[in-house]
Amino acid sequence: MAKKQRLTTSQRKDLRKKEDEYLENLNKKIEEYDPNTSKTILFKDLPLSPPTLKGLNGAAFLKLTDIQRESIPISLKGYDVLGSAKTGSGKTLAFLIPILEKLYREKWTEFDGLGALVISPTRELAMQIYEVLLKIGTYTSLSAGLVIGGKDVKFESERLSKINILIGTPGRILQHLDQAIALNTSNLQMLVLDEADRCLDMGFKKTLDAIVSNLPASRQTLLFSATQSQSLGDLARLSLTDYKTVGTMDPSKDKTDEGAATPKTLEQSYVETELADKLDILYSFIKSHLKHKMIVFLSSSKQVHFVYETFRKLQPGISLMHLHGRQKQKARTETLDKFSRAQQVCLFATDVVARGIDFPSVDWVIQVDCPEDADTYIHRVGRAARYGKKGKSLIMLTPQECEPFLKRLASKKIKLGKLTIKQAKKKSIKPQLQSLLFKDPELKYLGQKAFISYVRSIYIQKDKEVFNFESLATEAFANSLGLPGAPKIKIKGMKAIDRAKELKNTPRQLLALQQANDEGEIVKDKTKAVRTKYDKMFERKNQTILSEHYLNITQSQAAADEDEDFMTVKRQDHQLNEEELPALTVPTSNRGQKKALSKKASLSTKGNATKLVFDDDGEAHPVYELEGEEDFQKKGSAEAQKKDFLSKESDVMAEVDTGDKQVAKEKRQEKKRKRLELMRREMEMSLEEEEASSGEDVANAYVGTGNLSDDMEDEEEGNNTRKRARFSTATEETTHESDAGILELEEPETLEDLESLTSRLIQN
Ligand SMILES: Nc1ncnc2c1ncn2[C@@H]1O[C@H](COP(=O)(O)OP(=O)(O)OP(=O)(O)O)[C@@H](O)[C@H]1O
Repeated sequence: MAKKQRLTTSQRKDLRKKEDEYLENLNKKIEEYDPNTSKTILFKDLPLSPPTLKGLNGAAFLKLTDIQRESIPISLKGYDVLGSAKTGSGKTLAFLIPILEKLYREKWTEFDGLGALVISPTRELAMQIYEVLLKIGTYTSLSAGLVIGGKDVKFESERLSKINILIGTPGRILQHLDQAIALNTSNLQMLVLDEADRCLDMGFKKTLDAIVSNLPASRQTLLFSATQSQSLGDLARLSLTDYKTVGTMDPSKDKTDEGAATPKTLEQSYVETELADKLDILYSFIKSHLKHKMIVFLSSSKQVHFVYETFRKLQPGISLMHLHGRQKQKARTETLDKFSRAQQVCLFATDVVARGIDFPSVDWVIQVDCPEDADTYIHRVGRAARYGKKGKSLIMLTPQECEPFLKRLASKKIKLGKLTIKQAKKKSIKPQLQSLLFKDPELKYLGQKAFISYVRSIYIQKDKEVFNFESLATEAFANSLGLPGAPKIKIKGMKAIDRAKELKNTPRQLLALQQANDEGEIVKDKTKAVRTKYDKMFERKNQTILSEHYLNITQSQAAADEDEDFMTVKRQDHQLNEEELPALTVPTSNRGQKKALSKKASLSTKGNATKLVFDDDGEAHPVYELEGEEDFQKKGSAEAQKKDFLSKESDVMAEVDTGDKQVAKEKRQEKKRKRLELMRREMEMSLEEEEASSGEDVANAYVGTGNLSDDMEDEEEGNNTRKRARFSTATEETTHESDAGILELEEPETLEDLESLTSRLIQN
């Protein structure tokens, strides 16, 4: 690396003067620039700094798009901007270029801290903006950072102090603002909200308010989106006091087709179909478009998961991918990357990629589930036909959704062609799905989840004219997913209302009894009890999935219940005398209820219990019952009876004693036998060890004829010989010493043999 030449003071002064003059000149050009009269087509004709121009050139961005031509000069002049333009029209550069220019003109260095903040509603979009910034900002001396959920906050915050341009999702940015002292926003020059309407949507509003309250009021703010669904009042909250509107803000005011929020190069169509036929159509569509790149939108992660997993098993003949918000960030990023590079591929996705994501060359956007509104439709279809390229889209609408949703689109100047499906080409995959789900409980579980999430999504939709919960053909829909029937679902809101009603109408006493456990104790808060995976599984109702075991249990339980019924001797008199019953007063205090319902407490009020025994006829008697006087006298005098009783009892006792003695003797013998057995085994082991160490075994085992079978026989024979040598026949002497001094033993047959053997061994 060449050494930097040190400048003299006068040289430095000259340089600074030249820079100031250049900046003054640039500012003057910007002031004089009139976007209305200027016909600038190329970036190089705009009053931009050399590093930015070099960066744009390097990334092959030469010509301006419409939104860039309209908005960049205004932003350069320092106005707040409210910009809207069709999807894929180049809004990202429309806000990134002004950021670089603003910081350049402010002579921003890394020591000046955070100069610009870009907020994006999704991680994927934030990453994409960051990548574009890295491309065009290569020649600037500024630093950029990305903060999105799913990454380590500590890791991110350590790097924040040196960041000049920060891009992130609302939640994560706020988290850093709250936690990191390093993130100093007091100097912030620019705030950008990409997909501004989404950022202002419910859910993000509060976070955004909190972020904005941390920023200096003197900043410049740019808001961009392809759609503008929020009122200007919302935007004014973000201090767009002196702002300019650029782009196609209100398509309804535009009398030409140009005002439509979707690109001209996009060919849009719809198909009217029953909900239950959607997957069949989708499958047939994929099968007939194997050479295309397509995105299929579904309304929830669970549906995406289910369709991806089942279609993968059906193998339509094209590479399948899936992307949704419940996946780990790493998987999401990898899929994004792979899909961007692939040519022929089908991606099942949720709206997590509906906005802003710039996938190259998407041929088709298929919407299986109707989007929540026209704006979401616009963003979804905007993944195709980007930057002047051609693309196609197809939306499946149920007869219920069709008319009202097409009306919503028409109000945004979006017209769709109607497609009809040739019945001959339509292939039903229901039988395959049913068989897949039948064989694989995991898939069935996913199917149930998908079903539930779809039905819930319809229930919570705001636009009730489009989404009619009551008219849903749930049974047919469940069958279309391969499920044997529609799982019953709990709608949270509904349940809460029902519960409230129930609580209002149920007497407190009854509620207390309902809550009492077997011990009569009232369980205060059942929801706080720790529930295991299995508890949850067993609680799952109407779902035979993964619960075969559960069914077995419940069925056998039912059978057991029946058995019990069969075995129980039923009461004969079911008529209870009213007076027999205790007065039923239910205490109103918690303590009182608990006490009253406690078995222990109720027992304590009833005095001592009497123990009864039952005779052969089933009659109950006290344990000790006195005999009648007359019967007693009949059996002789008291003294004689006593003698007789004692002699009988002593006979019985003697008999029992003999038996006990016999048992004790057997136990002792058994113990002794075990002890001797143990000693015998130990002895054998020590002999084996001795033999092994003397090498005799080795010699026996490995002397062979060279013939394998012979050798084997010999070895077997040898082993037998060894065995025999050690345990010779019972007629021989029990033990004798061999010539080699090895103690040879005879296998003992009786306990006595063993005892004598052991004693001799010990002596030896
Ligand atoms: N001036 C340009 N010259 C060449 N290509 C451009 C230019 N501006 C943008 N593009 C390309 O056009 C595509 C769409 O740009 P961009 O993602 O910024 O669109 P967008 O308006 O933000 O879309 P969306 O509304 O979907 O977010 C990108 O691939 C981008 O590289």
